[in-house]
Amino acid sequence: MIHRRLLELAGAVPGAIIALAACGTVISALHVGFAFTLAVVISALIRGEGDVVPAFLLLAILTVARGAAIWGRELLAARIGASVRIRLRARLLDRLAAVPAAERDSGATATTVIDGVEGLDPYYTRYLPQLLVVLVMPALIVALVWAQAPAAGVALAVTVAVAVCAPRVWDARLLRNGRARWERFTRLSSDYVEALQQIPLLRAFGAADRTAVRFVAQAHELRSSTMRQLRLSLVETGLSALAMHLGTVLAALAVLAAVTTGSADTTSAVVVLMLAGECFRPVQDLGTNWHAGYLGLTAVDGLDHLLSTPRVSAGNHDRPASHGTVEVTEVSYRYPGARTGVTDLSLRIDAGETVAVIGPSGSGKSTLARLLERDIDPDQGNIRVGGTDLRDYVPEARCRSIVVVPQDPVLFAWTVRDNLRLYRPDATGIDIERAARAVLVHDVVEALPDGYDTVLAENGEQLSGGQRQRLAIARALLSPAPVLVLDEVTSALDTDTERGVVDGLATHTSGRTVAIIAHRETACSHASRWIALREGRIAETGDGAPAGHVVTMPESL
Ligand SMILES: Nc1ncnc2c1ncn2[C@@H]1O[C@H](COP(=O)(O)OP(=O)(O)OP(=O)(O)O)[C@@H](O)[C@H]1O
Repeated sequence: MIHRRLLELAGAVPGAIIALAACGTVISALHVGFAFTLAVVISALIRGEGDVVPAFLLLAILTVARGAAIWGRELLAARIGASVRIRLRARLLDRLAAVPAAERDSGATATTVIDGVEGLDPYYTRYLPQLLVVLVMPALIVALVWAQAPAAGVALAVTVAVAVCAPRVWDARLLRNGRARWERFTRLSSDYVEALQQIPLLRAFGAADRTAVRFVAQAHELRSSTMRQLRLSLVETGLSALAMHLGTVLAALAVLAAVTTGSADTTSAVVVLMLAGECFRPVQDLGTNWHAGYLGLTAVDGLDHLLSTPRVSAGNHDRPASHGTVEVTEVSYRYPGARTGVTDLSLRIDAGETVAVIGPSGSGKSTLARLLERDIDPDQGNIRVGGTDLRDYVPEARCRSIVVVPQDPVLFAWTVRDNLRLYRPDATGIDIERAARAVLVHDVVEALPDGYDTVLAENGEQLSGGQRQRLAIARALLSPAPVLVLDEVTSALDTDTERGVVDGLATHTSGRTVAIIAHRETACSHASRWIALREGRIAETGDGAPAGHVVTMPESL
């Protein structure tokens, strides 16, 4: 089956597929040459005439040549397969960067990027080249057989056509079922990754058994749909095999009849018997390669979905902002398929200002942070940092202009030092320690087995939520960006530690623009102005730090 979308996805591989098909044709031709020579040798031995030594020599040469051709094809297939996978994965990862963080499903994505792409390899490097071999070789062999015994040629031609075409009747159904199976497989992988990450939580709430039962049901469904596929596939393979055996038998009967009537000799009979088997070899290989490449076909939806994510447009402004003015002008954003987001937001934060952004849960504060980070782009309006539209920056310059610390920051399984250096790789030990001290995390790091050289577990799992938050703030402090956006970054701290961190921040961010998104009065104590959001709009603004009742009970605004 030729899948147009899959051909498009692979990009520039037609040349490679033709090269592999040429190798396959040479191998098949060597098989035919071998069979033909062997038939001549057998016939000579039966008749007891002629010198068979040169023919044996030829058989040896053909065997070596066939081995070399198979080796060459395998080498080429491995190279082409690797290059297709690398190219496709690069495209997928490029698009993955455009998927907003909240919409990334790590389990499903990993399955598509790893298993899906892996499954495509045999489709491109085995199935498609073999399809071309099937178009050429059986027809040539039928012609050779026809020359020896026309009736045998007809029998082979008809049965080859049946063996190739009959399974195509089931292709559409096989593909449809395959896609459903792939969806189940992706769902299971995704749920499995999620459950694996949350095992302690599931256990703590006694949900481990319930989850296991759900997995068993999902696995059972996957098994059933796989078995349905296999059954269908077996019928298809069985029919094809039946046609092939029938073809060989009919060709043999036809040539024997010809020998009996005197219209063919013994040599022709042996040649036809040997070639009949070779005629079906490419068709048989096609069937095997179809099953190997079939997984790729079923993964096409997942691949397509990721690849159809619009690419993040980037401008060519490669100089970071020289000042920290932030201008949000008539910005609206709606989450896909939802009616929520932010509406008609306009605000200006002057360079060096510290502004508190407050509002009840769901009022749009984090959405504003995500817009400032360019995790999402406004549907309308624009955001300028340092006088330049965020969309005009090249990514590196944008990251050196504005840094957003999210509510749940990511730490990498690197050393603490390398994590802190993320935005400023040339930060010295003194710079790092100063930033860590500013947000009261230096002592925490010193208490780790290797201090700043301690390698963190995945996402810093050996640290508390508050310690992770403070490391993320220290990392942002080290960045050269003139604008910092802190989205509830002290939410996991006790009030005293929060006060210390906020004071440290105020000292170490002087001259920089800071937007503090918070639910607590302490976090906003150094703000020179506040902006309250409600239902995605600016509801009220005020000078100085927001009073406690405004921060904690903004619904009453
Ligand atoms: N990925 C998403 N898809 C659809 N809707 C979303 C998504 N993220 C947020 N929303 C919705 O957008 C609105 C604004 O959410 P946002 O996270 O910005 O609020 P918030 O003020 O930061 O809330 P909180 O203080 O609880 O963090 C909410 O109604 C929320 O349900």
